[in-house]
Amino acid sequence: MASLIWYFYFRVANMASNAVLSEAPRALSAKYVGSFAYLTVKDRLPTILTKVIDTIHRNRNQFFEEYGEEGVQAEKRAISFLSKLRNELQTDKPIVALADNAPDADSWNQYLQKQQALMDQGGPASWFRSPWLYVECYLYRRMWEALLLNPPISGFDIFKEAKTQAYFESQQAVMAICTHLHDLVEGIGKLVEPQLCEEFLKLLQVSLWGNRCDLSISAGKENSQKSSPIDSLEDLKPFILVDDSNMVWSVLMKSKVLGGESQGRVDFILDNAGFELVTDLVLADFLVSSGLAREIHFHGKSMPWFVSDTTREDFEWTIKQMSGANHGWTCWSGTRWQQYLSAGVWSYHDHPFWTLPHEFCHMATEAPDLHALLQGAKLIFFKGDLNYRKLTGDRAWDYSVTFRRALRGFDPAPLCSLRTLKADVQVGLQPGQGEELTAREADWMTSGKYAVVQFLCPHKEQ
Ligand SMILES: O=P(O)(O)OC[C@@]1(O)O[C@H](CO)[C@@H](O)[C@@H]1O
Ligand SMILES: [Mn+2]
Repeated sequence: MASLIWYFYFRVANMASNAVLSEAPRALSAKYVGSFAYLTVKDRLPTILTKVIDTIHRNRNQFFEEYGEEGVQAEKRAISFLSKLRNELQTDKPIVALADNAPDADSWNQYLQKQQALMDQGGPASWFRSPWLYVECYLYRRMWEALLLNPPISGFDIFKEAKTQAYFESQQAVMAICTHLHDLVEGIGKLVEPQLCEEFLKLLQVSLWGNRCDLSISAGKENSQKSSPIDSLEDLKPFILVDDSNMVWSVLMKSKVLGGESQGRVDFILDNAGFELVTDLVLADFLVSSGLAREIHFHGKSMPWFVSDTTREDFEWTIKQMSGANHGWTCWSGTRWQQYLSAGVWSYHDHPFWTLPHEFCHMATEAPDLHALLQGAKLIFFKGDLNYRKLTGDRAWDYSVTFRRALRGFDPAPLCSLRTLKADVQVGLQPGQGEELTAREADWMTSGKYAVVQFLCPHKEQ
C-alpha cells in the first residue's frame, strides 16, 4: 500500500514538473512596438534584403559569363522576387507558403499552419504580428527560395562576398591565434592539469568573443576582429555575465580521467564563418590534441543563413584558404585540420533542422535522428546568439529564470552555450542583476558587449 502511495506521489510530482517545463512566456515579436524585434523587422531586415538585391545585381556579368542570357534573365527574376518580398515585409503582408520543392518546404508550410492557428484575434500570420524567431528564419528561407526558383543561378550564395571579406579583414587576428595554437600544441604533453585547464579557458573565451563578429547584427556591415584575441581576454572578463566554464571543464576531464585517454565526442553547433569559425576550429584542435576529445562533429547550415552563418562550403573554403596561406602557422593549422577531416577525427554535418524555425525543445519530435545523434556527444557547444534564442525559445523570460527551465526539457547531452548578447532574451542571471544592467545600459542585451558561458547537465547525469 505504502509503495502504491509513493508511486502515485511520484507520478503526480512528475506531471507537475512537466507542466512547469511546458509553461513558457510569450514569444518575442515585432508586434511589441519599440522592442528589438520590432526594430529588426522594421529596419535591419529590409536593409539586409536591399544589400542582397544589390549583390545579385552586381554579379550580373558573372551570371552572363557563366550562363549567358539565361543567367541574366534568372538574375532579373530573382531581383523582382526579392523586391516583392521586401515590400511584403515592409507592409506587413500575410506570410505565404513556400512554392519551391526543396525537401524542407513541407515542414515550413506545416509550421505556417501552426502559426496561423496560434494567431490571437484571428487574422493571418504576418511579419509584424507573428513570433520574431519564426519570421526572421522565414525571411532567410525565402531569400534562398528566390534563387532556388531561378535556375541556373540557384547555387549562388548571396552572402559569400560578405563572408569572404570578413575572413580577410580578420587576418591579423587569425595569424595571432594560429601562432598561439602552434606554440601550445608543441608543449602540450608537458602541461599538468591546472595548466591545461588555464589554456582551455583561454581558448573557450576566444571562441566566446569570436561571436561578436557576426554580420547580421551589423546588417552586413564590416564587423571583423582586428587585434590579437588573446591579449584582450583579461579586459573582457568583467563582461561575462554568467561563467560556467569550470563545469564545462569538469565534464571534459571526467571522461579523460576515467579512461586515461578520452573516448568522447564533442559537438560544435557552429555559428558564423570568418574569424568566429577559426576560433571554434582552434578550440576543437586543442580538445583533440590535449586528449580531452577523441572526435569532433561540426554542425553547420545547409543554406546561406543570417548573413554570416557557416555552410559546408564556407567550412571547406576556410580550411583550404588557411592551408594555402603565406603565414607559416596559419598554413600549419589549415593543413593539420585537413588531416583531421581526412582521418575522420573531424567531420561536418548539416542537418536541415538547423535551418527550420523550431525552438530546440521540439527537436526530439521534429528531428529525432538529430536528437539521437547529439545524445552520443559528451559535450555540445552551441555557438552564438541565434542558437541561444532557439535554446530558450526566444521568449520574454524573467532574467533570473534558470537556464534549465528556459530550455524546457531540451537536454540531449551536457551542453554549453557560448554567446555574446545580441537579442533581448537572457536567463540564468542573479536576482536583480538584469534590472541593474537595464538601469545602467539600456542596450546591454543587444550591443554584443556582454557574453555568457552557460552550462546544462542532463537530468539523468545529475
Ligand atoms: O547567431 P549570431 O550570429 O550570434 O547572431 C545573429 C543575430 O545577429 O541575428 C539576429 C538579429 O537579426 C539576432 O538574434 C542576433 O544578434
Ligand atoms: Mn550567425
